[in-house]
Amino acid sequence: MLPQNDLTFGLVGRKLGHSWSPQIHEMLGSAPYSLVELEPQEVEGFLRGGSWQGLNVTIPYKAVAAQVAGQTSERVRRLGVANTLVRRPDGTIFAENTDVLGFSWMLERFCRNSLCAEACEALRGAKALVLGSGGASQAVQMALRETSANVVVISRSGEERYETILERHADARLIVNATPVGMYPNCPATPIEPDVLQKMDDLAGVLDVVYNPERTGICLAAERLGIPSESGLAMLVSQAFWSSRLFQREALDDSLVETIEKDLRSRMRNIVLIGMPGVGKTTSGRQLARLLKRPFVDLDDAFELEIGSSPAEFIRSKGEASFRRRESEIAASYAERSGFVIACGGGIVTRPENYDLLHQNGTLVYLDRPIDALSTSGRPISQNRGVAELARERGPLYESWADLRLGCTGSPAGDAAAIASELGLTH
Ligand SMILES: Nc1ncnc2c1ncn2[C@@H]1O[C@H](COP(=O)(O)OP(=O)(O)O)[C@@H](O)[C@H]1O
Ligand SMILES: O=C(O)C1=C[C@@H](OP(=O)(O)O)[C@@H](O)[C@H](O)C1
Ligand SMILES: [Mg+2]
Repeated sequence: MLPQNDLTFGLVGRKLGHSWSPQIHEMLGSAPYSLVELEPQEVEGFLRGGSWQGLNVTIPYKAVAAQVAGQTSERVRRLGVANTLVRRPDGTIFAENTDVLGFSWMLERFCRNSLCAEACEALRGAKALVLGSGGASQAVQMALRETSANVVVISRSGEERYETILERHADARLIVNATPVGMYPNCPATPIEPDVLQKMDDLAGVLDVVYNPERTGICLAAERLGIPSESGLAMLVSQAFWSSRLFQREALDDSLVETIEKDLRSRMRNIVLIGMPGVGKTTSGRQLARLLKRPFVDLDDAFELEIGSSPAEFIRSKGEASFRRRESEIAASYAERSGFVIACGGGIVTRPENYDLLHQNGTLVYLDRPIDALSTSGRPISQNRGVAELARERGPLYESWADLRLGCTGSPAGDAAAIASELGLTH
């Protein structure tokens, strides 16, 4: 049964399980905001009928949305697709494409913060590669052309292909991923290999329209090369802001975009505890999760659940190398999720690839205390190699991976409170 009669605001699409739009629109004041999943044959009737006031429309229905509208913006006329429909007081439907406005907003802020110039100035005549040629790409292309950038669209086939990027476009200044590659749960993954980015000497920025995970694969690769990057959360919030303004027919405060973005980032980001074995990651992590009312996972417990033996038993019977491989698989499957407190095993830092897994969606917190206070019981690696040697080897890794280092306070409850306070998280 469709919520035809009592729908005020909502999002229409085919599969919407992943959507963050209800939370965002509710913060913007467009409530109640419902998710409406429709089959293709139901869409036109729903959009034309019903008593809705304002709708967002997502794939695969953005073209139908443009067609049902009696009046459209210039952007929608040019693109042929709309993501926002507003019912006017006289009953007619107006269509807008706020994806373009959302991307422009993100681009403008990125250029100001990372390229030290307005987008028009930073990108005029500069080569901007847009990866992908679907709906999101159309919106990105339009926004980029408004800055007078020289836009090149890269697809899987045709003249401009991924294989020929370096031959033809090693001089690119900006790359925007407008494909779904790297989107949760297939992450981290990147549409362009890091060594291709490395060979682009003029590359000054990388943007992604994908917003989950918080740092997509292409952004992680750019970050490693020291190239400024940003995934698509700001675009998501900004397009919702422009839609909500139309829904409510009034100016909303511009600062709402960054307030909501910040709130979502802090709620969705994982808090990941790293540090020496026995320092208290498991115990303090559990307390922290309770304090913040977040889900908790201890990767060693997850290992035991999945593999059927504890890390200690597994290391004793199969060896450390084999344990590390399975540990990375377990880390990958939890670290891509959002909003968790995650306690790692002490040796997580011994594999460099684990960094991207944990960092893509997480703030890494290094718990530290004097090594003579560390428990070694049930920890075969600490017992065999000695805590001092482990600390020499791993200390610099914990340091370099950490976003925050915290000296233990003397109790797990104290550590949990200190982490929450350092990260500015209220409870
Ligand atoms: N802040 C702390 N101060 C003192 N002891 C602690 C603290 N945090 C944890 N412990 C104790 O240290 C031991 C190891 O803690 P655990 O959480 O298993 O460490 P890890 O997961 O880092 O290996 C446990 O007995 C725990 O109760
Ligand atoms: O330091 C290590 O190499 C290990 C630490 C353990 O976790 P804790 O740090 O929670 O003890 C566990 O993953 C395994 O025994 C290996
Ligand atoms: Mg532990």
